[in-house]
Amino acid sequence: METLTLFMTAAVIAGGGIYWFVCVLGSAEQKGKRAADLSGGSISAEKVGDKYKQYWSFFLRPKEIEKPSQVPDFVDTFYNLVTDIYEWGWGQSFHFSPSLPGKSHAAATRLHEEFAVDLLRVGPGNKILDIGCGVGGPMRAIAAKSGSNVVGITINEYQVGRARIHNVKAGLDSLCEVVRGDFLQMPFADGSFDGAYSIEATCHAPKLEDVYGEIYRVLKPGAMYVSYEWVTTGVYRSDDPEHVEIVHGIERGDALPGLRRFDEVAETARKVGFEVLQEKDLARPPNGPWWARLKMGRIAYWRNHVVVSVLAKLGIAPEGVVEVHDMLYKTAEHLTRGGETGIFTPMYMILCRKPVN
Ligand SMILES: C=C(CC[C@@H](C)[C@H]1CC[C@H]2C3=CC[C@H]4[C@H](C)[C@@H](O)CC[C@]4(C)[C@H]3CC[C@]12C)C(C)C
Ligand SMILES: C[S@@+](CC[C@H](N)C(=O)[O-])C[C@H]1O[C@@H](n2cnc3c(N)ncnc32)[C@H](O)[C@@H]1O
Repeated sequence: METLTLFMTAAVIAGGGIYWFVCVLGSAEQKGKRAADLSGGSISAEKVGDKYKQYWSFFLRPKEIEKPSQVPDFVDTFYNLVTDIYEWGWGQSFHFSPSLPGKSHAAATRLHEEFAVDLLRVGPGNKILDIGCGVGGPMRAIAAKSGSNVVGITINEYQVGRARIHNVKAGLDSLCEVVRGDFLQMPFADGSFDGAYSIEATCHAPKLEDVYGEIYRVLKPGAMYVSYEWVTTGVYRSDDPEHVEIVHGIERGDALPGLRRFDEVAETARKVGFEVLQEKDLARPPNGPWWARLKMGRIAYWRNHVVVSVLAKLGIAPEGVVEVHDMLYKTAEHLTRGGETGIFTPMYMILCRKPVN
């Protein structure tokens, strides 16, 4: 009897421990995506490993990509592979923000998003465009803050579904709409938006000019556009092997066809016809380091690696998810080094206006 009681107690404790590790701890951000629900987005479970291999061979040497026209398809594959892990381990906003003393990550993220919409000077009744909207974290914050109608576009069908679910849950589906499409050829009429923003998304375009040209086309004259761009800073040296290694690491782990220099951003905006009102690296002091959150997550990453490996072994998560998770772990290292060396910023802000005439 005593042995049975001991056995039962041990079983309950072990079961509770596993539940806590996977479902409570495993859901790092408590945002509705549990470790046990990790998937390969729109890719069927048995194809996740192969798709990851294809992705990896395509972006291994991004500067040498021969067919820029294939980039959106591979970016789509990338987001099938990473969207659930991002939501599980980061939250619904797929971007960085400066750390702010005394503020949580969630509060700092929200302020970074609201800062963007404040610059657009829009309000209720206006229609604004979110270029590369992810699962809509920024869209919901921006709709709630400004009262504007927000239309988001993403290349990834799986994200469209996730964003719509979150919009309904947040009670914001009357203000927020999501469409699947390519931001290089948007399914919107000329002059149809009162404002536009992109948060850490246009870095996926092989040529910035192509996406900025499209944004210019769909804006009304006088409308504003704000973007947070991933770029190398003036500190980056292409003849420094360490700098080059960091940048390659960022490009491969984040589906980038080639990072641009900070000074190309305003130049390109002007080239397509915008007036440039402001440009600023929001990563610079007094703003706190955006990479602090990545560094603080190291223990959580190890725990996540264990959770993902166990779930894959049990056949609950697709096999390839372990490789995808490892890739993200490596890119987190490269991003952190990019921040610490000062050669890279994910928040080079540009504010533009489409001239009235
Ligand atoms: C703008 C882009 C994405 C930016 C960030 C949202 C993501 C960049 C790197 C991602 C992550 C790295 C490590 C992962 C960790 C190993 C895992 O356990 C939990 C999720 C991570 C923290 C993940 C979360 C999202 C990022 C920070 C790009 C693609 C243009
Ligand atoms: C890093 S996520 C940022 C998402 C969102 N802005 C946020 O901050 O949460 C980049 C987004 O750009 C989208 N994207 C990349 N290339 C695209 C393309 N060619 N057309 C449309 N969306 C694209 C991805 O699908 C993804 O939603």
